[in-house]
Amino acid sequence: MASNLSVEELWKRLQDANKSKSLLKKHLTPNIYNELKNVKSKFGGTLADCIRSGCMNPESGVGIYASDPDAYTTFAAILDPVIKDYHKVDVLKHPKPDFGDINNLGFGDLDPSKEMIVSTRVRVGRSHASYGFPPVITKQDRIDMEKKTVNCLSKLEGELAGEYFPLTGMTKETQKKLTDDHFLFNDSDRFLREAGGYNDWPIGRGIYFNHAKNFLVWVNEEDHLRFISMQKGGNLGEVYSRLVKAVKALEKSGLEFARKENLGYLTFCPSNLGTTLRASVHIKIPKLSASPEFKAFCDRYHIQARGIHGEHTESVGGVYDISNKRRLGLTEIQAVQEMRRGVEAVIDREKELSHKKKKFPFSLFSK
Ligand SMILES: Nc1ncnc2c1ncn2[C@@H]1O[C@H](COP(=O)(O)OP(=O)(O)OP(=O)(O)O)[C@@H](O)[C@H]1O
Repeated sequence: MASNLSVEELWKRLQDANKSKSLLKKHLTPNIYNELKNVKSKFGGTLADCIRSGCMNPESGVGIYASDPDAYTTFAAILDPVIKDYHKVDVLKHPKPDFGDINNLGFGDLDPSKEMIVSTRVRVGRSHASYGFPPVITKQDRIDMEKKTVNCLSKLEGELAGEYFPLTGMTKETQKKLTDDHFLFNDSDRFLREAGGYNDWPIGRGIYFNHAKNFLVWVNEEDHLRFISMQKGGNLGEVYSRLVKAVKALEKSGLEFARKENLGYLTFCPSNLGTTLRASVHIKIPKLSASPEFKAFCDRYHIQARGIHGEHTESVGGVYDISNKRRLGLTEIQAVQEMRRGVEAVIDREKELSHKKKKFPFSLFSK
């Protein structure tokens, strides 16, 4: 359960958190705090709803969530600077969606030798335009959203056709197996918990699979909806094309998604809005990841490295989750191309570093 501290108490905690490096700490000045502390969004969201997690967890990277789609307008005085800082843009503007021509992508398998990439995944998030986000919705809202979503998912055809599995009633063993296999989400993220993300867990949550288990939809995890395409190996072309087909089919199925002119599609966490697209590979990079250049290398290519059990987890055996970092101010196809370039560079660099190490004893012999 999230704490129920008042906005004044939360603000005090943030003031006391001298070591916090979160974007919330950096941008929530006394003036902005005073301007927003008694304001409410159209969905009844408050500043406390937005900053609760960041104040209770000063070690957060971002530290702020949007209470609902309207928070991006009502609380723009704090959300805008955080968004600019996270997405590294000076001006908040976002192009119209453009997924590119999936029949002519110009990329396919990023690792034809099958040596490095374990699996590839592309996801986007979507929010129902008429519902708030976790801090302001009720149990009934979640149940209603689930119903609406499942109704639309049942219209999917062809390779996207499948079945919905609610979390309520799912055995612990099935949940664990699906989570370990990287398909399902769980309730273990303490940042999300404090933001209200697990209120009434597991009611209203579930997962949809197509028959081949390479297209999934998460219902009421962090976002109302997450559309996910994934498969073993490095074929980004196949994974991305499947996702684009699914998004287009779901757009036609009667769901209305929350959007804002200058911010693109709106999500619970401001780090995800815009394209909302995260394209990732699980990739074996023991040499590069252990080298001091790793962080700067990722920054140069606008890519992010995570552990393989999701954000805020550690790497296992030199396998990392590498994905595009930027989601705002560029189109979907540009975001995926940025990830592709980054992953190709990672592969080249890992090979160079492995090669250097192997060559070393050779040069000893030749002296
Ligand atoms: N390329 C990939 N191959 C296999 N599984 C993946 C891949 N990328 C992510 N996953 C899995 O997806 C699950 C969710 O990961 P994670 O929470 O980091 O990302 P996300 O769903 O994009 O959301 P967010 O960025 O909001 O945290 C985890 O089980 C993770 O291991």
